[in-house]
Amino acid sequence: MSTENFQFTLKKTDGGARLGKVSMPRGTIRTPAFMPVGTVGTVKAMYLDQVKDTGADIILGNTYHLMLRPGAERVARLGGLHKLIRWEHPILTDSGGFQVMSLSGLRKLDEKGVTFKSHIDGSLHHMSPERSIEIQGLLGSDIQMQLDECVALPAEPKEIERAMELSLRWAERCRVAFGEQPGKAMFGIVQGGDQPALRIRSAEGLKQLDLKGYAVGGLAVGEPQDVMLSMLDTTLPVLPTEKPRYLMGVGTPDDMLKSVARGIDMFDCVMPTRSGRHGLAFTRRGKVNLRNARHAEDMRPLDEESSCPAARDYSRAYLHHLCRADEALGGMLLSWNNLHYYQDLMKGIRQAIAEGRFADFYAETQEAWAKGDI
Ligand SMILES: Cc1ccc(CCc2c3nc[nH]c3cc3c(=O)[nH]c(N)nc23)cc1
Repeated sequence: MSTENFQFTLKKTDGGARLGKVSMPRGTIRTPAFMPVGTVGTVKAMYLDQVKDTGADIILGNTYHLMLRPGAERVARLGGLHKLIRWEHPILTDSGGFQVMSLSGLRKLDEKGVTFKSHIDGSLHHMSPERSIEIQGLLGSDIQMQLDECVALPAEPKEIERAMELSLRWAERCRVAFGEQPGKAMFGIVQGGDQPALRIRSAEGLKQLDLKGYAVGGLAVGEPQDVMLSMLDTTLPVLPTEKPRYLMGVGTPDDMLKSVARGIDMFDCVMPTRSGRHGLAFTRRGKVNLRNARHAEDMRPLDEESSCPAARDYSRAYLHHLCRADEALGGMLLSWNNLHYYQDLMKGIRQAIAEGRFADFYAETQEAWAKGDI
């Protein structure tokens, strides 16, 4: 059943863990949710029907890449991203600033926005907070992120403060540019690095804008896990409980379990797809590096109990061979396995919260990983 609005429903809590759903016109997102990263209009090495079948309710689109190629106005002329890529469910797009800082050459950042050269053809581009929201609108994005400045850690507190305050001012400009778009949402992004006081100021500042959701940014940028978790302990109590929280760029299965326990509802990470293309499989019993020679004659599947054909029907020996031969099918099968495992983990988390046994699920899952893959 679709709704004409954007509505988050908190269904149950179990300690700090939250079970919920985000209802939007294009569909419902069951939370805690993992959102596969679809960088340039595709989740790499996957068909989107397959991505849906793994259990994904929403995918991510990348403003930075799509504005450079095929171009935001062109995507709009072609009917929008959903129609172009044939994904009629929700899409969340990042604002592009993070990708500019990590991918493009010659970049300048000032009050007006970011100026950068395309990593594709060297052409010059300027993106203001207003233009970022305009681009996300042209793409047809359902959940749009504010333009922000994410500083890599470690960083000087003064630098973190400058970027956090700039991001707050940009959040307000994005909120004005976004206006009122029923059925769509704009999320603010909490910054503040590894500085608790700055995190609190950022979250408090965003709350004044009455946003439909809040992302925790500025993390998963090289800091140790305990620093990331400690920033969640500082930030999450400040954010409204009736709005979804999205931890950007996170993470490993262990990161997600520990972040769900603190009250995160939505995740994204390139880990399952990128590591799948490099021969790494995520399973219920931990990670398996299929490039390792020990798999060369092992005719067992990755997980005989999985409902994912890539995990259940293909031998490790064959996967090993494909990875060693750098065959496309190797990356395709491991991306499929990994995304399916990530969605199975989120499904297990949601069921455990629903039954009030998240702590047991957390312990059992970590124990299975620790036992390792026999
Ligand atoms: C398609 C797509 C790819 C990637 C992302 C998230 C990218 C990402 C981060 N990834 C790791 N840490 C991150 C921090 C931030 C951040 O502070 N701000 C923004 N806007 N994005 C981040 C969103 C969409």
